[in-house]
Amino acid sequence: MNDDSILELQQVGLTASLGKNYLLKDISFGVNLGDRIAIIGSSGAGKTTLLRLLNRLSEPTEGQIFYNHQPIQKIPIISLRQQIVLVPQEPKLLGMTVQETLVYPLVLQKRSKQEISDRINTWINRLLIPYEWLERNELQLSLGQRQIISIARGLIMQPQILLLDEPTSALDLGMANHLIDVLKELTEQKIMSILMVNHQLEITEKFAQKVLYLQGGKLESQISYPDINWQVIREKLMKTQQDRLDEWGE
Ligand SMILES: Nc1ncnc2c1ncn2[C@@H]1O[C@H](COP(=O)(O)OP(=O)(O)OP(=O)(O)O)[C@@H](O)[C@H]1O
Repeated sequence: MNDDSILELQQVGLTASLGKNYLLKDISFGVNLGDRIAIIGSSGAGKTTLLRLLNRLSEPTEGQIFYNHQPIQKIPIISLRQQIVLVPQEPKLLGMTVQETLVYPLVLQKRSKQEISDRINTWINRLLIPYEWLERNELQLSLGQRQIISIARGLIMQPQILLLDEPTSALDLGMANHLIDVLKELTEQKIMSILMVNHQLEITEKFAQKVLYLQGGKLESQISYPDINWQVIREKLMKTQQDRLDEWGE
């Protein structure tokens, strides 16, 4: 582990409690402060499962995960989840207003009213969210609007590591590109490290300095800039999809 290392996975595996098969096997990689890491792989490869291990929404059955050089199970869960925040693919909606949704995690952290209001202003401006959305009920937002609010909620917590599960799937291209620009700024200033699962390769290509390629629960490769060859990645993903279609067709 180097000095910049904030997260380290050592031969991590996960076996489903009822099944005999593994969901993840022998996953080892490190995250440094300011890293932008893309996790790619076809459907069912284990990308979401991997993200969920990183803020202890589930526990590995093999191997060890270290956060800031400590085994993550030794860190109080509340403080871990303030530092490693997961923005899920399908956020749970509680029918709150957008303002309440954004304020909620900061109230739990007992932040002052002034700090809460400063952070909301900062992040809604940075993500180009119109102020008039604040009074709307989240259930009345479009899919893309919900997605950007859910990302804002993660960013407002200002974690050290942000985990994004397909954050741009419902965003228009302009917003998706703007989001990537904001994420890049945060990592370049070494404010955050970001791991992102994304099926949209053109967005991923703009974002990633390092690519983790998962296949069937295993880390098939990890490649860093400037050695990432997007054409090869595209072809591999297409081949996996074709193999699966052939299997189903049999
Ligand atoms: N708790 C669980 N128990 C058993 N199997 C599970 C569990 N969670 C996930 N799986 C299985 O693990 C595999 C990986 O799922 P995961 O959601 O991580 O894939 P993914 O790579 O994120 O896929 P997608 O791109 O479609 O979102 C799938 O076959 C899924 O059915």
